[in-house]
Amino acid sequence: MERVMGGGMLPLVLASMGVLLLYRILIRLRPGAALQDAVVVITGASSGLGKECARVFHAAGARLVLCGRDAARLQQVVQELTASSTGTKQQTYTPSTVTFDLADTDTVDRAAEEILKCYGQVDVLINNAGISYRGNILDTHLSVQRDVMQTNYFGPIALTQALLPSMVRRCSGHIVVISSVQGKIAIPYRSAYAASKHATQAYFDCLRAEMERYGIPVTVISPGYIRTNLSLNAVTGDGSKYGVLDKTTAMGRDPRDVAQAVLKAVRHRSKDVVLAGPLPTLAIYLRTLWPALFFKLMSSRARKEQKLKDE
Ligand SMILES: NC(=O)C1=CN([C@@H]2O[C@H](COP(=O)(O)OP(=O)(O)OC[C@H]3O[C@@H](n4cnc5c(N)ncnc54)[C@H](OP(=O)(O)O)[C@@H]3O)[C@@H](O)[C@H]2O)C=CC1
Ligand SMILES: CCCCCCCCCCCCCCCC(=O)OCC(=O)COP(=O)(O)O
Repeated sequence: MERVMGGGMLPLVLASMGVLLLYRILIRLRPGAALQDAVVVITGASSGLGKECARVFHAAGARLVLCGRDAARLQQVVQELTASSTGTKQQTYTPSTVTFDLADTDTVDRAAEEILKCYGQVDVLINNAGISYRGNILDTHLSVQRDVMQTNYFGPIALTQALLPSMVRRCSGHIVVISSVQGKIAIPYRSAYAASKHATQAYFDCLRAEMERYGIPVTVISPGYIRTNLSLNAVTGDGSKYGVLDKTTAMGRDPRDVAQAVLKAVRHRSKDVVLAGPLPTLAIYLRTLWPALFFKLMSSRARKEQKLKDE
């Protein structure tokens, strides 16, 4: 056996590894799907990551439908994009806007109709809008748990389900959702947010399997901290605004880089993408491979945070 491994098997194993590596490099280098003229819907396009996604998809020639709750802020984004594309060679389009509140499920069906009317179809839906939360479970009203779930989970799945039939009819389309590292691991004092992102991960994993027969890819993107207003806009246990720009958020990744990674994931029809540094990535593996240690680390994190609050 040793002679076989030494003489025949080793070169075979090395050659297979080489082929695999080459395949992975080629996959990364391939240009991916073109987005020129594609109809791309982005929720939460008025700020942060959504706004940066609007920029990169607009520059790639997509016909955009920008969604948010504030019509004036969406118009501001439209003006910025239109001004940025004057004089460029790429054919670009003035984005359309649709204003609605994801927390109000009843308005989502009407919004989906309005979205479909813009260009008659949707090629890519990017479920990006979301809010975060800071709080201790003991002091958190159940209504806050519900509200975060409504915006981050029920709203996006209602919009997805309202737009899916038109994609299924055409056997064409692409569903993307911006989840979070907290859709894969739960950290203390984020119950509402982490629960909504875990639900998101599960729902869109199910959807991916069910949509494969129609050729509709589903991409779940799980970023680590990004430099946006997410923490400023977060809600607390009594429903009031947190209103603090956390250091972790301020030190987060540039949203322009994250938007480029979203564009790449869409072009390559990636299934599941984690956009985080080595520590959160390690934590995701630890949660599966050594849960006892992960839980110990989270308990210690909870104790430390509580101590800081008590001081
Ligand atoms: N920043 C970070 O560290 C990370 C963020 N993420 C995720 O990225 C996504 C974008 O967040 P980010 O850009 O960071 O934060 P921002 O607070 O800057 O943007 C959130 C966007 O969501 C929209 N939104 C919020 N609530 C609603 C609602 N009820 N109905 C419709 N739109 C709503 C807001 O629009 P408007 O208020 O105009 O309606 C806003 O455009 C979120 O899903 C977030 O969970 C994931 C990992 C890390
Ligand atoms: C044997 C050594 C093991 C080392 C493991 C280290 C474990 C470290 C824990 C790391 C936790 C990372 C949490 C990352 C959270 C995150 O990136 O969230 C992204 C967000 O969605 C941010 O939202 P928020 O509202 O919380 O700012």
